[in-house]
Amino acid sequence: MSALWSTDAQALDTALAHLHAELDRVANAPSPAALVRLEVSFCVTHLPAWLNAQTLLPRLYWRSREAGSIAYAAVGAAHEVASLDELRAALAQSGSTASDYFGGIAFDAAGTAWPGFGACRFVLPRVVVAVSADKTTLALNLRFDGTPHALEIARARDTLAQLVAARPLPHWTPTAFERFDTPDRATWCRWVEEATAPNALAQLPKVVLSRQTRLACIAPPSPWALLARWQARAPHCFHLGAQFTHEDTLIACSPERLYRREQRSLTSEALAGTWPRWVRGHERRNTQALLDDAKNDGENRWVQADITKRLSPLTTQLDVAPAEVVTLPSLYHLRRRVNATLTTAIDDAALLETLPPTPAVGGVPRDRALAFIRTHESHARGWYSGAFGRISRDTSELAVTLRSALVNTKGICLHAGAGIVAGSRPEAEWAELDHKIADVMALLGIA
Ligand SMILES: C=C(O[C@H]1C=CC=C(C(=O)O)[C@@H]1O)C(=O)O
Repeated sequence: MSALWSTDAQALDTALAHLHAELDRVANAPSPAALVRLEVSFCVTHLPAWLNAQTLLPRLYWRSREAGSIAYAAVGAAHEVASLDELRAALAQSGSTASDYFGGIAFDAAGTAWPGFGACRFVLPRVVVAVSADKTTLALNLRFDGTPHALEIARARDTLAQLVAARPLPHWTPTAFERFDTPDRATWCRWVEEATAPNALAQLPKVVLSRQTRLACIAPPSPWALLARWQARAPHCFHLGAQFTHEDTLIACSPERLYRREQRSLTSEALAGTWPRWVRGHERRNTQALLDDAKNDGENRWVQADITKRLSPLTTQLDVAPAEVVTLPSLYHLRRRVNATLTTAIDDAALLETLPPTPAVGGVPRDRALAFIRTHESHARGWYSGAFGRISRDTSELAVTLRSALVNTKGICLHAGAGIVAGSRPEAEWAELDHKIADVMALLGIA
């Protein structure tokens, strides 16, 4: 192993020595705060490689899409919640201690859950490594909520004992995959015809239908190695990963923000409307064509109108910016940004109860769209098209969980959806699903 990686081992030894000394101090304190966060300076050569080397569960990864954002990798749990009410209570208890919960929610709480993920799961990690442009830290969280102090400290020491230094990611080897689409093309085309019949559109003007593409193989790649390669191709996307069991790991490089909250200031967006990026070098012509396209503009406006309607009662001010085009490696999207100021009573749990699923992934009206999706789609969407991110008392940010891969020992499941509105053509929408998985398929060596 190179000298670079041996620095990681030294940094871990130093960090552990500091943290054990800090734990001695906490153990001897007369009455520690309900939540204690110990932080030391750290060094990692490569964050996904550090996560890949760990054996503790859960393993979580999060990086916002803004340039200069902090990348977080986390292992173990000091606390977990399985509902938005529990999340609200946990954040209220955290007081002034900076505590970041990482996790997500499913697309449809009433739908079939992915094993281990559930409908809602947020974790206050036991250990969080945070990498920013100017520093790397390792933080240890302790939560003394009804737990005997000595037990919580012993659990923290146990986690520290299981941390290992980063090692290079496994060598990337080409793998042969067998592909299975659910629904198949013929069924998809029937669904789109059904959804675009005039009397169907009168009841349900937009529904986002999705497909699961299962790529079966003998030896799937490490999800963290795949995420590392994927994020290099999608630098302007949210990068996320979650592993709760030894079986399944979700990774995603999503272009879509559900919301970002800084105190009372909120930014959200309508991201909908898609154009393939076939021919490079004609960017201006292509982006203008997308801006001028009535069908795509309509798809986007349904989302913007729904976000505006749902946020209005929660906000004191709300603005919508003009449509713009987001350019990704394989496609373009239409986006309208929404800026708002929240009323004081609104917290993250309230936002998560209200905003998702937006019509970028569900439809309009929401209830009819969910009913259509439940009766047609046989695959479990699980956390695909749900939301994932970081939540704290002062600042929070969640992405819509799109462009995702669920990796397990039998292969990889990719999910992609397309908004079906008046003017949608079955074959074109099927092709759009392929464009939405094109980046990860290319990484996997599948044309
Ligand atoms: C549902 C997905 O994309 C959404 C986000 C952007 C554009 C979309 C569209 O044009 O249909 C979708 O609303 C997906 O990628 O699986």
